[in-house]
Amino acid sequence: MKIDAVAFHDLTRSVIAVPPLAQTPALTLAKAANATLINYLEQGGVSTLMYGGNANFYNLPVSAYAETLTFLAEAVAPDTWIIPAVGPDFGRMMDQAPVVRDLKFPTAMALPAYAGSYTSAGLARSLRYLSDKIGAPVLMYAKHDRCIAPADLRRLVDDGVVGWVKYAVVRQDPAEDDFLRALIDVVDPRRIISGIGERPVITHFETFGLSSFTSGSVAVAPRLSSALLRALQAGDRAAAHAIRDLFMPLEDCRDAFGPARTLHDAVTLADVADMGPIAPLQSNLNETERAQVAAAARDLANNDVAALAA
Ligand SMILES: N[C@@H](CC=O)C(=O)O
Repeated sequence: MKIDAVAFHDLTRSVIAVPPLAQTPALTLAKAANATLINYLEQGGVSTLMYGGNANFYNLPVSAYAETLTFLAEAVAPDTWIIPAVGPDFGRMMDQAPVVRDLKFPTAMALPAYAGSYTSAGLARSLRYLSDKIGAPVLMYAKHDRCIAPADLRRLVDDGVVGWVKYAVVRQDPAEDDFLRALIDVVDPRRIISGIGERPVITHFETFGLSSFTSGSVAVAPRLSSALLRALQAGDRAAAHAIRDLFMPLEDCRDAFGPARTLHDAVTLADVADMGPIAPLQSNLNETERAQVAAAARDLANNDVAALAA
């Protein structure tokens, strides 16, 4: 695992994959299946893995946290970078931070708490504690509109507390986003990661000057998602739109049925690796949902194979 401090080029060298976490029927870590998925991503050109919402870290017992991170750190290639999530609540974050520090992860992402359960000032304070405990700048997850005052974020960045922001506020039209505009007015846009997958990423790059993005569906189609990043970096709009369109049927299913649980089962249904049961409070797809997701996931995986041949 790559452990050196995070630099701007680390964010742009790869799509930031946000994969699911495979579990056994007893809801313990399914090591072989997770290793298979990691290898699939790495072979598809992905060298950054973020274990957070799609891995259902919200519901991972704190007692299983060290074992899970130890396994992940050992399962990846030497130059693969892992961003583990902590939180979402402050108490959980404080219990997890020493594990992140002791295992030498270069940063950690603070999961967003439930909307309305936190304030900008409280969030800022929690990130100061977290950064202090892991001894490095942290990655903030901006999930809710106006979740942080731009002036608070600027202070956190200036003080070396926050290095990066995963921006994931969903908009009807991603080009109409005053909050994102306000954030890039106060911090270098290279610090802000487009954090909602393939759907808004072209707009986030073109309209707001972002230069990195997270993806869940990259776990089904790593070559295509990587090709999308390259097309965006090359300014090849036609290619970027054509590639993004291939992701939309699965992204539509994720929006309809729940992004994390749909991705979890999509990876299984696409025959990438058996993710097994998803831990409560999530639940696996029902039969009707599975039929729709299987078709979308297999099509996307087949298109990924075609991308390899092209
Ligand atoms: N929400 C995005 C990126 C991950 O956080 C996705 O799942 O595609």
